[in-house]
Amino acid sequence: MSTLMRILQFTRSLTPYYIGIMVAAAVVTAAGLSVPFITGKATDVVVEAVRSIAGGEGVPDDAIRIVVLLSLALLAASLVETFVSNIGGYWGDVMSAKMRTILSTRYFEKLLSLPQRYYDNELTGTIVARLNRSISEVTNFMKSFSNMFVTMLMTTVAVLAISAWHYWPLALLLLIAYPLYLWLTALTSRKWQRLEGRKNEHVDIASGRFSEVVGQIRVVKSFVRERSELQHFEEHFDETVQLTAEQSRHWHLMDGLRRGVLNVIFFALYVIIFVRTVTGHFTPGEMVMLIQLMAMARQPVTSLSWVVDSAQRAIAGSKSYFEVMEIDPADLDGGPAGRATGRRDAADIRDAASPGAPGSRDGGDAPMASFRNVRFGYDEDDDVVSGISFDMARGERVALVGESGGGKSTLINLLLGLYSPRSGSIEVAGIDGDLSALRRSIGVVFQDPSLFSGTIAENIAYGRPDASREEIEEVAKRAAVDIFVEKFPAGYDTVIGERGMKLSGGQKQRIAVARAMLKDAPILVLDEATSALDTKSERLVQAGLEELMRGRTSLIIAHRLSTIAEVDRIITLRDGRIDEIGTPAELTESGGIYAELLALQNSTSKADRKRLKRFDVIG
Ligand SMILES: Nc1ncnc2c1ncn2[C@@H]1O[C@H](COP(=O)(O)OP(=O)(O)OP(=O)(O)O)[C@@H](O)[C@H]1O
Repeated sequence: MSTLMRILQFTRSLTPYYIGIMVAAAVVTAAGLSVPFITGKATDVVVEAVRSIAGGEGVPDDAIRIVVLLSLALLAASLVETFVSNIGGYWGDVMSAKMRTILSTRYFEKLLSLPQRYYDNELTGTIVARLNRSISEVTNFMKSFSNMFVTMLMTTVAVLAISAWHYWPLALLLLIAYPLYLWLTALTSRKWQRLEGRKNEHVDIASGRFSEVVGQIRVVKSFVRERSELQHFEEHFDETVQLTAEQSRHWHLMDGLRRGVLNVIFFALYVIIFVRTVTGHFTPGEMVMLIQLMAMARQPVTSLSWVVDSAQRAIAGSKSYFEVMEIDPADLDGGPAGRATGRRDAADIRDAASPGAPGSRDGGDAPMASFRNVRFGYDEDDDVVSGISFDMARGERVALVGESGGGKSTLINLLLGLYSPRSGSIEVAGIDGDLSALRRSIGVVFQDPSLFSGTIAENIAYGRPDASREEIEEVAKRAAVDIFVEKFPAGYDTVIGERGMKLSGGQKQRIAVARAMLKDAPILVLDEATSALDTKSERLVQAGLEELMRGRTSLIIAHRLSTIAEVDRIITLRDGRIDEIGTPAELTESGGIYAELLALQNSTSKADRKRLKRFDVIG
């Protein structure tokens, strides 16, 4: 029930539509309810006329006029029904579209606000499947509920009142039928929902895999895994068939029972009506009217099971939707703890970043970023990094060096505020708590360029959608994007496919560099690509990165010894802790990890090459 309340609360703004649909349904029901009275009255007039003709008195005076008028009343009732039900249908369609918009945008908004940790444990396809299911089930329910609720209520009240007026035992029998049917329906609900939940889980798993497979189709094909992926997909859907069979068996068994009970009650009702007509208590017209009313009395009962059915689906279908909506980001990630407070926005930092620039407020001596005794792990118990303390001065280039899996990317994730440290703090030029301001002040070039479908220009301007074409082309030149763009007929308006599929690795990386350049953030985070670009392409990417780093505070995960040699300071990591910090010259002499890497680069021994590989470093 609480789910239904939540649905109503969620879609409060649609109340005028619910009311409109209900009013339309009320008019349609009223028109429908007038039909038994009209046909009952017509029956009495016809029976009277037949009697009069049989008695040799001929056709009664106004019998023809009355039956024609009654037929016109029937026509009016059906015209009203036709017209108003179409208006109600129109409102229903608009309501569904609005509901889709509300549910989808609020879900997307919520997802965008959730921390990285949430995405670590979810599959894209699952997220999408959940959204689609919730939308269709909730919309169906709200449509059928607002359409049927008033009809059910009005019909029930009218049928009960009219039958009580004519003969109270009829009303009594109906009063027994309704709650009994409702109770039997409710009995089926719990098991049905449990099975529906399990079916949904299977669909979600299959959908999650589906989108992963489609997104990485090249890998699937090259490992010839099409068959097994298909089989995995099919297995989950086969499970839903089994579960549906069980669910449906249960539902129809109970439905048989419910309807059987209902049939017996209606049998009693018909017997009463017929017997009372032949004994002269009801006129033939009253009998016709009551029989039609009884037929209408079945409607609320069957509608009820339809409403219960769609309510069940809505409850089961939207369960995981509302679970997501109720996630408190702080529960997932402990909130922005570990970030000291301070109020400066990206523009201030940008000013502060360029030494001597107007607006530089704290003398330019304060570090641009500081890690203070930071400890962090992804899982409950294990720490991935601990005791991390270092400062980055303005304009300084710092390289992180460590074994693969040693926590370099983790430190970058922490700097970007994608996760919160377990203890210790990270401060970025005084910003804290305000994650948007923090991220606005950091430009990132990930190892995987992570482009979006759309045009090259749109991708470059991703961080600054208001950038002019001149600005886009200017950074494109600096990042050597222009060289290949000139060869495309559509130039910067070339559409690059999902994640930039239609471009080469080097081209994608250059766009990613241009994108970071245009963002023009004072701090730069760089995960140097290890992918074997051809030398020319690599040189171009490298030149772009050099250009990008100029004048910025940069934290680099370096995979080339040549890059490492050119930074201001190197931080080496060992077992999640800082091993050494120093200039390249200092660390060359210290005998630590960097010195070892330098020694290894010229070695041709297999063991040494292997060791280099563990650091993901190329000479
Ligand atoms: N999202 C995550 N959830 C759980 N564990 C993770 C997650 N990301 C990384 N890890 C784990 O944290 C450890 C450090 O990973 P990290 O990506 O920081 O290493 P790295 O030094 O950047 O490695 P590489 O140079 O290979 O990219 C690894 O053991 C990894 O398995």
